[in-house]
Amino acid sequence: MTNQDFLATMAARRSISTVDDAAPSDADLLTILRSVTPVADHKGLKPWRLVTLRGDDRIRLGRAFDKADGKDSAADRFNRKPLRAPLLIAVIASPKDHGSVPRWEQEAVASGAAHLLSLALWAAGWGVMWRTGSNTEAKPVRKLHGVRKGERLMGWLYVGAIPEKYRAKLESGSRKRPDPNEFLHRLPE
Ligand SMILES: Cc1cc2nc3c(=O)[nH]c(=O)nc-3n(C[C@H](O)[C@H](O)[C@H](O)COP(=O)(O)O)c2cc1C
Repeated sequence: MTNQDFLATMAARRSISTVDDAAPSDADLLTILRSVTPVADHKGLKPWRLVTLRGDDRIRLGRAFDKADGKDSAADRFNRKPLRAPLLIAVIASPKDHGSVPRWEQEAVASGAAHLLSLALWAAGWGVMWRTGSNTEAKPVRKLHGVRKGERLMGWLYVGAIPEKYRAKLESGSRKRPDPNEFLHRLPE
């Protein structure tokens, strides 16, 4: 792949909200993570970690959402949003106490890792959408993931196969992109 191909892959990235059932295995994820762990990280504190949810783990998450919303989940009635993808990857910012690297910088590293991971999954051919919803701070949701005091659950990457019918749409590349001019500035006078 040339650098131009690489930039084109980045420029074509888009979130895929509806995915099919196949998902990368843990072995696939470990390979993909080689492209993510070099994320810029002040003092190399590694202030992030990931938790994967597959199969019935997603039902446990749906029930945790219900608990957070004060709803009783029945055996067959629970929040089904986590079932929208076969694999959810929870991204957890895990800042360390450090005199010269504030918490916000470490959360920026975690966010950068999540963006790189979503891009790397995209480059590997998977559909991805980062979702937070309204319950990332809720106790039952934090507890389910083992989120510790001082850590922040930054949401989930919903990952699965890109549906065939959607691929054709992607290939047409008709989507309007934000204008780069909106983002590039000089110092104010
Ligand atoms: C931190 C973060 C949280 C997000 N949470 C949600 C969410 O809960 N629900 C949602 O519909 N989109 C959410 N999004 C936006 C989608 O991931 C996606 O970026 C958006 O739909 C635009 O699509 P695009 O990535 O193809 O431009 C979130 C994005 C980020 C970066």
